[in-house]
Amino acid sequence: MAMLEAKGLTKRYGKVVALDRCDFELRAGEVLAVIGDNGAGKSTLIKALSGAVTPDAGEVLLEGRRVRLASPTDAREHGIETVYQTLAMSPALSIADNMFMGRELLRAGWQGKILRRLDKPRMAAFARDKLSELGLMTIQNIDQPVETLSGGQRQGVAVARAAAFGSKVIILDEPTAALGVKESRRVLDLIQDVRARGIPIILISHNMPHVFEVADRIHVHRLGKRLCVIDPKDYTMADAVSFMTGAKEAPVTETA
Ligand SMILES: Nc1ncnc2c1ncn2[C@@H]1O[C@H](COP(=O)(O)OP(=O)(O)OP(=O)(O)O)[C@@H](O)[C@H]1O
Repeated sequence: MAMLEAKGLTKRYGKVVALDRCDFELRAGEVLAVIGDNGAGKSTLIKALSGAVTPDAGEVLLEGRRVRLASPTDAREHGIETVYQTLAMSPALSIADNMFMGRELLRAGWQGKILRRLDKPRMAAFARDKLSELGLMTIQNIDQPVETLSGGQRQGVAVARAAAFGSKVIILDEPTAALGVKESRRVLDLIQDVRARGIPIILISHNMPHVFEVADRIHVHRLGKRLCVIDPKDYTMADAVSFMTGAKEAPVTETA
């Protein structure tokens, strides 16, 4: 079953056609990698699926129903969470505060009042639960500022935040790009943990070993559209790169 689907997405920037009648399909429970050369249109596709860009044409379907994602808030309300490379965190705020940024829990009885009071204990407990569910409780202190965490731990908090609120789909944009070997390992394990919890993931990455390790299927993007979808078990990394760059003819797949 398709969890998130797009048909005929087109987005132009002046004369540049960033998306050219692009199709897309994320199935329930899978990790789908999106690969493509620089400028192929991957970011634009992801922005269209996360409400950050409004396509000129085409449609997006969530669980078979057409949805209008007019803003990132719209996408989040539909259960689509995106973790951008920049992570969008406030370094000086605590882990718990960062997990709740924009959706803070208020103390009972204070909802809608002018004087709002944050329910800090409940937020801290929730953050601790979510991090430990994902095996991230090596982070001892939920009140420590995010700026004291390593790059991998920050990525972990961002993914945990997405998993905690993204009930349907998580989009990860180059989650290992800035990380060392050990830190990347933890993020790849985390991706597998999130999948095991039944949440499908879209992974945009230039790192072929990482893609081949965790992806169930690979969407190859070229010149603004989906060129093919391959099973990493059937192809080598060199094959994937050749399809992406046009050096080798891509296989015809039933979904392409
Ligand atoms: N806001 C914008 N204004 C003008 N052109 C844009 C804009 N965003 C993207 N483009 C153009 O659209 C095309 C696709 O860009 P996009 O960023 O989606 O590619 P990408 O596959 O994500 O590339 P990369 O791997 O380098 O991040 C490029 O030619 C790019 O220059």
